[in-house]
Amino acid sequence: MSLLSVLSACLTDWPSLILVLLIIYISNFYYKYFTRPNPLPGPMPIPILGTIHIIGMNPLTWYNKNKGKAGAIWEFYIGSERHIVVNHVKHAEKLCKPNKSLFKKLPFTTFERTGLHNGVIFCTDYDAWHRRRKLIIRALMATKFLRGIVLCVQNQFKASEERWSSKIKDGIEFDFREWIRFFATDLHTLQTTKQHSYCAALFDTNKKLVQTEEIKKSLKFTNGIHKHFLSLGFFVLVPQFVMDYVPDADLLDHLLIAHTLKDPDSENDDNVTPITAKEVTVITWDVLLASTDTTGNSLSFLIYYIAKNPNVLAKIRKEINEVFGSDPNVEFTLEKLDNCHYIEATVKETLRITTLVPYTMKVSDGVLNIAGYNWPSGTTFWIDHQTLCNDPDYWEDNETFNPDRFLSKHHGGSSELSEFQKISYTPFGCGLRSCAGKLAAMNVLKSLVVLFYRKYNIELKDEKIKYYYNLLTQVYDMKVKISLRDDSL
Ligand code: HEM
Repeated sequence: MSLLSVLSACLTDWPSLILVLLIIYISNFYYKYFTRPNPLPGPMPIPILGTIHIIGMNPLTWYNKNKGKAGAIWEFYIGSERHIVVNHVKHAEKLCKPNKSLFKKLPFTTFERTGLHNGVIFCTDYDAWHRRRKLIIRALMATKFLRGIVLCVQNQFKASEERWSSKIKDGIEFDFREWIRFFATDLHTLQTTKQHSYCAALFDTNKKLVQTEEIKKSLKFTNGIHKHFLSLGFFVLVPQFVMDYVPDADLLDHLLIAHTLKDPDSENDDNVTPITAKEVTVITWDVLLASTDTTGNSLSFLIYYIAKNPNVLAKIRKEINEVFGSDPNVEFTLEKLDNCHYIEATVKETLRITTLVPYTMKVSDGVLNIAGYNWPSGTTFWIDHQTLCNDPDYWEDNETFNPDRFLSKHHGGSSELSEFQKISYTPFGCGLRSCAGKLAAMNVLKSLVVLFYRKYNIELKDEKIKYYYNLLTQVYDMKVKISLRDDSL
């Protein structure tokens, strides 16, 4: 009897259909409870699909509905692949420590077919990753790079202000999330490759700017980055201008001269392989990919929480006045920005209350004891950063937006973070693969808070912020009205 005839018999014959459903149910039960050690709470998997039909792309949705049942550790299945979700600091602590045996973050090697493993984010070879990561950390954490990025934010912002100037008197309404998406692409493209992408100019002028081939490619590029998070097929959109570009900028300079005689930091180790052109391209792409949407979505949440908390806005403006004085156009430096402790605390609180990357994954190499179970080598763990950063047992009034919790008593805040808070505060990930651009991101966000609030009011047009999840927490349709401040600093 063929499969087709069984299926058609099932559709016409109810007892057969019920029998088939019963067999599927029993086999699922067997599959889940008798073929795997340590069964954990979680939706019931079915063969081939696993639990993807129940949790979809976002484990957080299932978890939020089943908090009571799921507890501190639960599981779901992608096909027959078992995934363990850890959302309590007691269990996550071990996973969050820098540990070579937790270097791998994906249970599959799909990216090797795309060439993306030649960069940092999707690299699956420890030695290659270690060498590249050292290089980009050296570039992204360098004071020269950070100083440059603070100035670059101001120059880009000034260009937008000039384009707004004729209409700002009556206030300008626009979709803030779209604006910052384009602004962030301009900023990070310029800072990484010294190449202008003109995306914010297009947005500010309602696409009335003459669109050269270069600008069209830029637009395609920024949309490509965004689409990457919507589908993993983004790599077809890698623009020629990034691939073809002859680099002469900070990050690229750094990568290109690394391990050559021109490298001032070279360890003169003959055994270190020089970086290849392919690696330079993929690392550049990695940095653009990792920086644009993350910064853009964070700023959107930041603007939202500040608008919802006028007391926070008042303290931000007080700090701006104290640190920068009353001139709303004065240029500032990285060193001045370092004195903005309250603004820094506001950025940190925003990233705590809504973590931009709610989950990161780690695949174990070797047996690992977590939550009292010995997990075999190759187990995939998901660290639930959103829950860790909002656990009411560790974060008092966890749902209240309160930057003071990140401000030491010395700077007028409430207290120092506890050891558990320090471990569970992981918006930039944790362990070996944590964010390489954390300092750059913090400085971009702090600079933009200063630039906006020293001179402008930002009014939200909608009561609530709209967002969805796909690897990143993505804000959409965020209408705001920007107008000049009527009170002087
Ligand atoms: C608020 C903004 C940002 C957030 C919330 C953020 C968050 C994260 C997180 C959670 C990870 C770890 C991913 C994982 O373990 O799978 C990560 C990795 C990374 N981030 Fe960021 N990021 C931000 C901005 C940036 C910026 C501005 C840059 C570069 C200029 C950057 C560069 C990177 C790179 C290169 C990695 C890969 C590190 C590795 O695999 O070794 N990020 N980021």
